[in-house]
Amino acid sequence: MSDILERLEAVLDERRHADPQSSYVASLHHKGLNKILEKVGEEATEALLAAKDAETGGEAERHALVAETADLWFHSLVMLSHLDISHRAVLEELARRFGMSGLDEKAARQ
Ligand SMILES: N=c1c2ncn([C@@H]3O[C@H](COP(=O)(O)OP(=O)(O)OP(=O)(O)O)[C@@H](O)[C@H]3O)c2ncn1[C@@H]1O[C@H](COP(=O)(O)O)[C@@H](O)[C@H]1O
Repeated sequence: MSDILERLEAVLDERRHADPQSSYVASLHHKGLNKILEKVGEEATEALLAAKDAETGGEAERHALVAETADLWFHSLVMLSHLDISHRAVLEELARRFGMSGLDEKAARQ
């Protein structure tokens, strides 16, 4: 399970030059960055609406939020791939921030 991002990234990179008729990812790359960003925005909105439903809902609503978050992560990975940025850079940034209080980091910026 833990290597799914590595495996998915390899597929996404391979699909950049695939036939848009036979691959959803290839069709996104073919349509260009604006289409990919439109999908990221759409999935972000769907995820936040699902989060509101999950706050008061049951297992079905919680599962729907997991599915919408997966859609958002997936389309974000396509965005990064389109711009030649590996998900590893994001993981490294999170690792760099690990243990650093968000409040301390904000104070250091001011
Ligand atoms: N993880 C995903 C994944 N998650 C979501 N989606 C697709 O994302 C699309 C967007 O969802 P929407 O509900 O917005 O669908 P839609 O209304 O058809 O989209 P639009 O017409 O508005 O663009 C759906 O078609 C989903 O099937 C994904 N498509 C592919 N993957 C992975 O990417 C790999 C490569 O996929 P292909 O490029 O299609 O071979 C797959 O093997 C999977 O591992």
